[in-house]
Amino acid sequence: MPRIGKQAVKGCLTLALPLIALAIIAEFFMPASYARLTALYLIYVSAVVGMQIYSGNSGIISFGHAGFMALGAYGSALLTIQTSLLSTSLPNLPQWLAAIAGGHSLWIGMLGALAVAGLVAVLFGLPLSRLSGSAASIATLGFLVIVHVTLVASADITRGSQTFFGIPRGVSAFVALPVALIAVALARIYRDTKGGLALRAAREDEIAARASGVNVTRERFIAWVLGGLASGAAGALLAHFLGAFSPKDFYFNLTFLLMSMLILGGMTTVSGAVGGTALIVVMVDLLRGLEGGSEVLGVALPQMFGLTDVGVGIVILIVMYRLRDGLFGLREVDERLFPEAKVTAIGAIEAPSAGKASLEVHGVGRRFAGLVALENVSFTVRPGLVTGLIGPNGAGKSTMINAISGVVPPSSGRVLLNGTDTAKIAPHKVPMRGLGRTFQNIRLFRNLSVLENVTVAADSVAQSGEDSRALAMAALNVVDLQDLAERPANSLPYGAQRRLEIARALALRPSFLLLDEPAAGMNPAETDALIAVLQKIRSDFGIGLLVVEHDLKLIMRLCDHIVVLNKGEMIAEGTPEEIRNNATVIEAYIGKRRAAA
Ligand SMILES: Nc1ncnc2c1ncn2[C@@H]1O[C@H](COP(=O)(O)OP(=O)(O)OP(=O)(O)O)[C@@H](O)[C@H]1O
Repeated sequence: MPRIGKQAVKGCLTLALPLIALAIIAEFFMPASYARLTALYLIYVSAVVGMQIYSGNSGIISFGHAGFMALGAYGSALLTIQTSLLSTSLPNLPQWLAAIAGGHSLWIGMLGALAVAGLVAVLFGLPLSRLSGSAASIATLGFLVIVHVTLVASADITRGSQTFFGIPRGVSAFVALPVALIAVALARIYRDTKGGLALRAAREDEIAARASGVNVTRERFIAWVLGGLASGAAGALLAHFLGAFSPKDFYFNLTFLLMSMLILGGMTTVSGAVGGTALIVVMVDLLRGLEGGSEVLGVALPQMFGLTDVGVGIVILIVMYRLRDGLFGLREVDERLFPEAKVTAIGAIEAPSAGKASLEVHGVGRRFAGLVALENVSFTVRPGLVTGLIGPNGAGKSTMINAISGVVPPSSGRVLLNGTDTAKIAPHKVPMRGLGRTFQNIRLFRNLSVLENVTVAADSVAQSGEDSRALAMAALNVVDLQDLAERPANSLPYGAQRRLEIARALALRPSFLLLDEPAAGMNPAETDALIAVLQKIRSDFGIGLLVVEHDLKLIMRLCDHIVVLNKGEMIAEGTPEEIRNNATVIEAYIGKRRAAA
């Protein structure tokens, strides 16, 4: 059962009420041409919101959602076409399709549209979800082209590039409204669900999201299918709005229009999708009026071919130049107008088995092409103790952290976490087995709030019925960031960002925490605060810490045990006292000649 928070309900109402009011005003109080424009707007809302579900949450620009509209349009058109036209319009329709085609109501047509769009979304979504960034974007463009070419080539079913006609019309604002409301509610609720938040986290930083237990591939797939359904439903409505269409009506022009609507409003929010769509619909209507040549304030304007597309392009350019996140920014309208009360509940962080857990590194080696980054390294990280991992630059410390956390699997040897080889499980499952980590270069979900950053991790481990935000607050309390919970993560000072990364890892209820240079860039006061936090984590929760650090004073103050790497090999291990007096370690750090001097 998805998490439907109060904020999402407020969001649905904030967006739904203006749409309902608009439909009523348009249908009862406006001329027919405005009522028609409103119906078209509501159809586009469903389509753009479908795009927002995928692109807004994943950060992957989609060129493919006009393809879903095409599938929805043809799916519904086949089921609803007048039966008297079926034999003349589609004489070669395959028998199985002829048996079910024609004569059905718009709502049965809608079900057909959802079935076709949903099925294709699932089939294409399986490979697509494994792609990130621009590779995924290009794949969605491929999807659009494939859908278009298939529709043109399937002339027996679609009439090819010729116009498909005979579809019952009758999409008023009141018919388009319920579909738009469902699409908006779906998008707004999805955004705040565990999956929606996880996908937004992956949008900000995919590696950190996986390290927080997010199955990025699965979340992208879900958003792609949900978005495809909403856009498919919009396609069905558009088919019945137009009454006749061909594949080119669902190709690049429509894609450009949908993208303009989403980008102008701001693709990260549903409010942005709904608002941007309104602005573009109005703008297109005005510019189309001028395109054919008209009189404005007594001045006769000539015909201006392409004015609409050029006008929309210029507006997008100006808005993007001034407001990179679109007109509505990064926060939903409801989040600005009716912010949620602060979370006061505090959960419990202790991992049930922290004291009995084990983390063993057995003969780990790692090569990058010809370069040996690690060679036959073995040591144990003990629960309730701090183990330092030190060595000169390039010694292999970060590679070891990555090998332990499953991000870079070892070329040889094994890392056993509670007896399980971490290389044998998917990287996003390692955190759920009790391993949290931070990164050498801070990796936060920069545009999410401090609380959301930590909730992403808490969601991965919270038991059913447990409030993951309370667990996140508990982790923030440990690092003393509870008062900044509502702030965007990127607005925190540097030291606080480092502590936030620790809180996020702590919310995984780990048995072990791997910290890669946690004090890098900190001033002495921040370093002291960090040491106090790490000591607290060790003593209060029995967590085993593995700390990579260049600050040897910090290492000597904090660690119970130290492992020293040099050029990929382990050259010493022991207590801080033993390491301080170890000649091999001194030599590795300051060089043979100076050590002898
Ligand atoms: N992905 C990679 N591809 C190729 N070489 C790599 C990769 N990651 C690390 N290396 C190399 O492996 C060696 C060990 O790097 P690593 O970052 O683990 O060292 P480190 O001890 O963490 O260094 P520093 O203290 O400077 O961060 C270096 O020579 C580095 O250039």
